[in-house]
Amino acid sequence: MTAALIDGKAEAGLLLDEITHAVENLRAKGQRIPGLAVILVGEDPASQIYVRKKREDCAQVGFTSQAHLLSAQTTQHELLDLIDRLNADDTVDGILVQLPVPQHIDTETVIERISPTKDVDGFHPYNVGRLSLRLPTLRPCTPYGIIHLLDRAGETYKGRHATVVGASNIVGRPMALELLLAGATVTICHRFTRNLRPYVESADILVVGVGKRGIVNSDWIKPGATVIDVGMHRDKSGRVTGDLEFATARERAGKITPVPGGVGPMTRAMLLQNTLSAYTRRQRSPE
Ligand SMILES: NC(=O)C1=CN([C@@H]2O[C@H](COP(=O)(O)OP(=O)(O)OC[C@H]3O[C@@H](n4cnc5c(N)ncnc54)[C@H](OP(=O)(O)O)[C@@H]3O)[C@@H](O)[C@H]2O)C=CC1
Ligand SMILES: Nc1nc(=O)c2c([nH]1)NC[C@@H]1CN(c3ccc(C(=O)N[C@@H](CCC(=O)O)C(=O)O)cc3)C=[N+]21
Repeated sequence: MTAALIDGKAEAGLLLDEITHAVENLRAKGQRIPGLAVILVGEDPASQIYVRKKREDCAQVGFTSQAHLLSAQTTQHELLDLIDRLNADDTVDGILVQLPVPQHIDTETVIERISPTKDVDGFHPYNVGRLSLRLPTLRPCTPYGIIHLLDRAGETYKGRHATVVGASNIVGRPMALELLLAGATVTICHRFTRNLRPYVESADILVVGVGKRGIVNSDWIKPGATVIDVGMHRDKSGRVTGDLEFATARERAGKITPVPGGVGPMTRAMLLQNTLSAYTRRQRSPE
């Protein structure tokens, strides 16, 4: 069997078109335009590329955007001050601090400083708590995007076994929660899991987000399973690949996301979707 491709780039494009329309409607009605602020601390080249792409996405749909490119020596105090200013800025609906931040800055303190109403990453404890209670909230972009892709691919969850490999705050843990809320029976594998194989073999839906190539052997994939590869690796020539060996995984899976062109573009689209949701909620009930 050769798996059908889940085309994240195309799905993201559709979502961006919808958001563009929504912005055109706001403009026609003379209303304020949604705005995103992105903060990058330090000069990591990969992070610089992402921040640029996020601003290009904003321009494409017609959002306003601001980029705050801070030196690696920025103190935590200075960063928190900037977040306070953006929290109070009525033209800003979403605030994203690109991770990772330098060692001398505490990630959790930074995330908690962002107003939960502007937390378009969905990382604030308030929003994580709301998600776990199944309350409407800003949801972490990568898992939210994956659920969107799965839904669009006709996936069902009830009575199905989903295995998530990786348990980070950004990817694995919220992914497992989303799948649980959707009705799947969920297994989470992580650093201390002794033998991944049986959990992978029994997965109807497999999500791999570890950041290590070859952690999951494609031969373990259940024939016909739906496979989502979140991992991202860039080699010296600039070629981007996932955690899985794509060609062999595709031979066994029923549906599969490619890298590039799978989860990544969808993550960025969900950031815009969250910014629009944050805007809509703030228009209804400004703080
Ligand atoms: N396309 C996209 O939109 C995105 C892609 N990514 C990519 O996804 C990958 C993961 O990112 P992220 O979650 O931020 O990375 P982290 O390093 O934060 O998390 C990796 C997770 O994998 C777990 N892990 C480590 N070793 C093993 C192992 N041997 N077996 C099973 N689990 C293991 C870690 O466990 P522990 O918690 O114990 O350390 C951790 O939970 C990266 O390649 C990243 O580039 C990330 C975000 C978005
Ligand atoms: N606060 C915060 N929020 C994040 O959401 C966040 C973050 N920090 N830090 C880094 C990770 C990583 N991440 C990606 C987003 C898009 C692609 C993406 O668009 N990938 C494309 C392009 C790949 C390429 O660069 O050629 C693809 O897979 O097709 C990848 C990775 C978001 N992250």
